[in-house]
Amino acid sequence: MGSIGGDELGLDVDETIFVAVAEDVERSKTTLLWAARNFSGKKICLLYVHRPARPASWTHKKLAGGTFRKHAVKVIERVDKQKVDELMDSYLRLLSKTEVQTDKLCIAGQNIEEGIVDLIARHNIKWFVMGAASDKHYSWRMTDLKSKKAIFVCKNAPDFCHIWFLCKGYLIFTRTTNDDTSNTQTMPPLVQLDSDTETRRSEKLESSYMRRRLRYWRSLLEQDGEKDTGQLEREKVEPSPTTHSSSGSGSSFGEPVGPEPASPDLVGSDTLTPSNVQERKREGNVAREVHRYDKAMHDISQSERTVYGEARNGWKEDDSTMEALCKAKALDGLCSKELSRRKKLEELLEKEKDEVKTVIEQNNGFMRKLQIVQGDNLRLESQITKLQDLEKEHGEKFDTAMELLKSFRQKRDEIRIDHENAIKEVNALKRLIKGKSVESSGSEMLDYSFMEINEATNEFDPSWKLGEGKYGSVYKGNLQNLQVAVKMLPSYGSQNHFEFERKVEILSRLRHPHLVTIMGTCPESRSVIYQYVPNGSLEDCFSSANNVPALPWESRIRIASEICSALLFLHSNVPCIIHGNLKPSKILLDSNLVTKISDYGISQLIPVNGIDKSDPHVDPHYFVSGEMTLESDVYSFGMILLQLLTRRPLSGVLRDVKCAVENDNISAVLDNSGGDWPIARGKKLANIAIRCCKRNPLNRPDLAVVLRNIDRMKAPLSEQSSYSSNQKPPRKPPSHYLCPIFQEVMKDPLIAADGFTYEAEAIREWLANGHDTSPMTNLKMEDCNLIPNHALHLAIQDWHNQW
Ligand SMILES: Nc1ncnc2c1ncn2[C@@H]1O[C@H](COP(=O)(O)OP(=O)(O)OP(=O)(O)O)[C@@H](O)[C@H]1O
Repeated sequence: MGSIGGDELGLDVDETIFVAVAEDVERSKTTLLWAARNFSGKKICLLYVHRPARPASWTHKKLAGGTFRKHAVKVIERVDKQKVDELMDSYLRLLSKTEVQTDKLCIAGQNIEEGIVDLIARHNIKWFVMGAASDKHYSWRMTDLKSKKAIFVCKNAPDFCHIWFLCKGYLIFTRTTNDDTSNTQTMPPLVQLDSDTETRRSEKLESSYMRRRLRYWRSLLEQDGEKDTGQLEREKVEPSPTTHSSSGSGSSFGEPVGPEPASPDLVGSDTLTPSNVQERKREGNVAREVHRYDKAMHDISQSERTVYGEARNGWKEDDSTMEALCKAKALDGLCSKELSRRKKLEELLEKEKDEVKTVIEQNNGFMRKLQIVQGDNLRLESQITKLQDLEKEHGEKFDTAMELLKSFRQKRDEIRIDHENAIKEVNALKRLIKGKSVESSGSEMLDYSFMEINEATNEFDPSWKLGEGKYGSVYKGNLQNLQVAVKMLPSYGSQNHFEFERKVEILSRLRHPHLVTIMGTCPESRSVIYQYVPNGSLEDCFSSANNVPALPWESRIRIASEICSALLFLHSNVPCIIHGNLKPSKILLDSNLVTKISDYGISQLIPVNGIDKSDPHVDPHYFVSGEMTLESDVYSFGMILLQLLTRRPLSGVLRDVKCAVENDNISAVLDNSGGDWPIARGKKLANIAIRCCKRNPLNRPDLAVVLRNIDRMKAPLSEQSSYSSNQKPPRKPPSHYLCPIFQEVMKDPLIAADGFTYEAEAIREWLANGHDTSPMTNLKMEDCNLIPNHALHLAIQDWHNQW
């Protein structure tokens, strides 16, 4: 182990505090600064054992000797020394900030702790400071040495050396010497209170509680201190002026305190005189007292350490207690929170339970209801099955009934035909027996049941309704494949079924080409069954309803003639029949625009009352006399003529036409939509209308004359102009007077099943030849029945008579 530097220094080991420093400045910095702070007035000598570098190559045989090795060793030593110097400079720079005197003692050696012990022994080092452990091991509870080097030094250093072991700048352990009692005078003072330690501990004791505990322990210490001090004061003599008692009293726990080293040997070596002897004795006493004082202080410090250790344990326990208390408090809080939460949860649970209970009860209720419903359902299902069986049964019965009904209907139709044929035969026989003059007295009109009418009108389907007048509704119907119009008359009046049927039967005998044929009746429902006329009424033509095109003036004259002829026919009947309600809605038009007057003789079927006074077609004289007369029909006919001429609203039309005739300006009132009216014919027809509408019924013309005049107007214009006024134009019969087969005026007109009227001989021959189709339409006829057309027959006779 060789010296690097400082070994040869003439150090005063009593005045020097040796501080062991490591290779790493940072590691020993705190220890060094602690020494500089605490040993003011002393020299600080750095003690450094350097482990020199020893390259492995040195052991190589080739390099084991020779100049190279020597040279290399030198270089390494130089580098090492340089390093050591730099290191020492770093430490000295640290100390340069303090005012302590510094020195350094460096040796080289492979084992640091042995080097330290060697140095202590070699130089008789008395005051030595070194690290107890590296800083990272420090804790405030630390009391033991951790570093192997420190432990080694503590064990092996010579006894005369007083050693302070530090960690992170805090004194951890002090190794006193056996001679400390004798060395007391030379022990270096710790001039500075270890305020860092105090601060550090204070920081640790953050809580006020801990501070209180600290004060408590301090007071204990102070009491002990006072006690000791008291003892000391009793024992000690005057303290040395060099003694740093303040330092001692202010030292930190366990810090060794002592007076300024003042070895008697170092005081001086004057000659021994009695006074000197006294002086020496006194000084010796003082020194002993001082030493005792130091010892006492040391004991105190040891006691303090022990107490502090105990206090620390106490604090630890207190800490634990506090911690436990805090934990208990926290747990208490948690517990109460938990309890309240639990209470709330229990309340919620109770609520939930109640709700669940309610739901269960509801559920049970529903289940009970469900069971009832299921029971009902089963019952209903069985009932449904029964009903379905019944329905099936009834359906079968219904089908059977329908079959029966069908067969009954067929039978009924057959019987009806048989009945009709029988009547015809009876009539024929009667005619044979009583001669030609005998008219058929038996009714050929058919009676229908309500069921048949109901069936025919599709149960009085509203869409089949043709119209509704003041004497009831009219429905379109289908009876035995014939289109019919069923007029439902009101049931009021005194007529019984028989009376009603008889009157209808009388009316049904009236057969005229311009009268709607009555085909039958249903006394049960008080309805009259008419032949269906498909082309609307004259009213529709005047109002342009149903898109009916305007009638040409020729058709209007023809229609006037046909109305007149039908009226004449009704009036000529025995007993005469008054229409009593003649107006354009009663003038129906068939597919050839041939006139068919409906509703004739209705007043005989139901009591006619409440005739509308505002109706301009009604004879004003009726409102005077209260009686419908033949002239009343003439008046109504006159009003229809005025409408045919002018197609104007009836109010004021009579006055306008009169005016036009008087002013010889008939064209002003003629309806142009009918084409170019021949003025003469227009004027003539206007005169006839004016005459028909005379207020006095007696001044109204005879219909036969009127008919003749109108018929004359029917001839084509060319024909009429070629005849002189006294010459009669050739007799041209109306087209419907001609038999469609023979094309001659009919003598015995018969209505066939196709609805057309034929000469009896022509149609019988047609049928006799095996035809079952219509000569006009070529469609199959329902039957071969032929009904006399009396109305037409009479009209033809009338026509013959006129000429
Ligand atoms: N045989 C028929 N064929 C076709 N349509 C008919 C027939 N009879 C009547 N009608 C229609 O039925 C409608 C109603 O006729 P109905 O005679 O009951 O009343 P109206 O003449 O209009 O009025 P009211 O009888 O009150 O004077 C007529 O306007 C006509 O269009």
